[in-house]
Amino acid sequence: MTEAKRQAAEKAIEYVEDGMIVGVGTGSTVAYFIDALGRIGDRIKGAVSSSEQSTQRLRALGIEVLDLNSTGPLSLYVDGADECDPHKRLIKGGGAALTREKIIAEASEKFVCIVDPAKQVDVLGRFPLPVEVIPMARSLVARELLAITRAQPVWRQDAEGRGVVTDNGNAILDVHGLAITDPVALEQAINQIPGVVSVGLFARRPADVVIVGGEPPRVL
Ligand SMILES: O=C[C@H](O)[C@H](O)[C@H](O)COP(=O)(O)O
Repeated sequence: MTEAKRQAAEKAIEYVEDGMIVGVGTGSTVAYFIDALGRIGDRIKGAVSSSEQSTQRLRALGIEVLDLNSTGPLSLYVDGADECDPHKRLIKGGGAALTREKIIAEASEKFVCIVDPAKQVDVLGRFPLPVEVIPMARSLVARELLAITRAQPVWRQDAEGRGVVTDNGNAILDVHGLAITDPVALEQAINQIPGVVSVGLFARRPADVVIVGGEPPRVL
């Protein structure tokens, strides 16, 4: 799938216009996009980044990383996804960057999502749904998620068995075993739980364009 990720990322460069400030997501697919952006770095004004990981990669290529508070609305956001349904609704947050990703998606006029074919599903939920939570609310939110979804939330751990800490200093719960029939309603319901920072369901604000890697890439 590596080649498909690269193909989707290269195609997304066609959406970048001279003088733009580009919103940049996180993950292995976006890494290819950042590399491609590096080749045209002198044509853009800079980027707004959704994670420390992407910030480092952008800066290493000489791309200025700007604060969203100073840029105003963005014309373009490019990001990957963990799952994508036929309505361009997404599950994101496999890399724990969902909150900043959601902020930038909301601030952007056009959200171009770049995926490999394995990310396409008919019904969202096979990929565990990430929820970023304030640390003290972790158990409370887990109980409420179980009550709402009847599916099991799992506290995300790193390879050493420590709780993953997001760039915002929070924890991640992954909800396993969902088949999400009404993504907008579920996104709203999870957002109502005290202690939830954000949920990795992008249904209220889906992608505008999805590029599926392949030869040639498919633009949906
Ligand atoms: O938190 C991470 C993001 O939502 C990523 O965009 C998502 O996990 C997809 O990542 P990848 O391109 O590595 O599959």
